[in-house]
Amino acid sequence: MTDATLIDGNAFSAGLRDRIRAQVHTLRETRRITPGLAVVLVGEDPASQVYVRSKHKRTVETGMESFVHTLPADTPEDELLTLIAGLNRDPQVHGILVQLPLPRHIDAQKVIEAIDPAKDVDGFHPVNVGRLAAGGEALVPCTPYGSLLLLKDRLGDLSGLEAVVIGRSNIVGKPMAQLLLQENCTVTIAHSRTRDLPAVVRRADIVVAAVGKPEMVRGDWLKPGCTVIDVGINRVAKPAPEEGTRLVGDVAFAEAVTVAGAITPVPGGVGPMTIACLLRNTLVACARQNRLPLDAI
Ligand SMILES: Nc1nc(=O)c2c([nH]1)NC[C@@H]1CN(c3ccc(C(=O)N[C@@H](CCC(=O)O)C(=O)O)cc3)C=[N+]21
Ligand SMILES: [Mg+2]
Repeated sequence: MTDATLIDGNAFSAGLRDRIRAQVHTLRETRRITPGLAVVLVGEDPASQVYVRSKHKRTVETGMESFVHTLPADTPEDELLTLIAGLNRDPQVHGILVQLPLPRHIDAQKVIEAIDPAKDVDGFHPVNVGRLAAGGEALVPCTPYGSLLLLKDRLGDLSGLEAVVIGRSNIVGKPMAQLLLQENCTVTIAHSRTRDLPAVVRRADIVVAAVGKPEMVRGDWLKPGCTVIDVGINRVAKPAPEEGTRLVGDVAFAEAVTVAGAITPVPGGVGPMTIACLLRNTLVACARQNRLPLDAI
């Protein structure tokens, strides 16, 4: 059999960002409104700094305003909550993202619940979680939404397909399962206590791996021809004698590529879609806050 098709998240996200940029341009020209995204980073985690810089760059490229707030690691929780209250009130800010993970002395759930649900572009606030579950007007978490866009682009109608989501986090696994259910998939959420995970995964037409364990999903777990979305971003040491690190997903790519029908690479798969969907959510949030219609994006 020939190798799996690579699902090109860089290319797809570039197209999505182009469509967002065109709509931002229209909003600015016709309504004098510029969508604004506030990103809050607490502490100096190098990986988080890289992500925040790349979000800022993409936000500005798309014609939106970017407000980055960098706070020291020992910022008291109430100071962060006060900053969020100000952003909630700021009419130039349509989207608010507090970079996770937060330092241990800060209660992340409390911070998430302090964000105005209308500005919660991560889709982590209980109001948005509930609306997604109930099929309402939610802001949808970026990584699952970006993964769904790639799946629909590849497969078209997902109705009746068997989908197995590995991982049950609030950020990826649970919202991913909700979205796939909305698309009429038969959805299984597998996790660390799942018995015979390989047998469960072997049923799947769609596999979404979101566990954070480097190359855990093996090629022989996959049904031939299935579509694999690899959400994992794991930095691991290069094999000796090479030095330094490389990024790998939660799927053993070299094995999977010989079995799957299509697969997202790491990097260049889901990661860039996450940022594009963050921009999309900011545009959607801005339009809703100003009671403006949006073209389908
Ligand atoms: N409140 C919050 N919202 C988030 O959405 C959020 C967060 N916190 N904390 C950290 C994770 C991680 N995340 C990524 C975004 C883009 C790439 C990305 O663009 N990756 C590229 C490059 C990867 C690289 O070279 O490091 C790729 O996969 O091709 C990866 C990971 C968003 N996160
Ligand atoms: Mg905490």
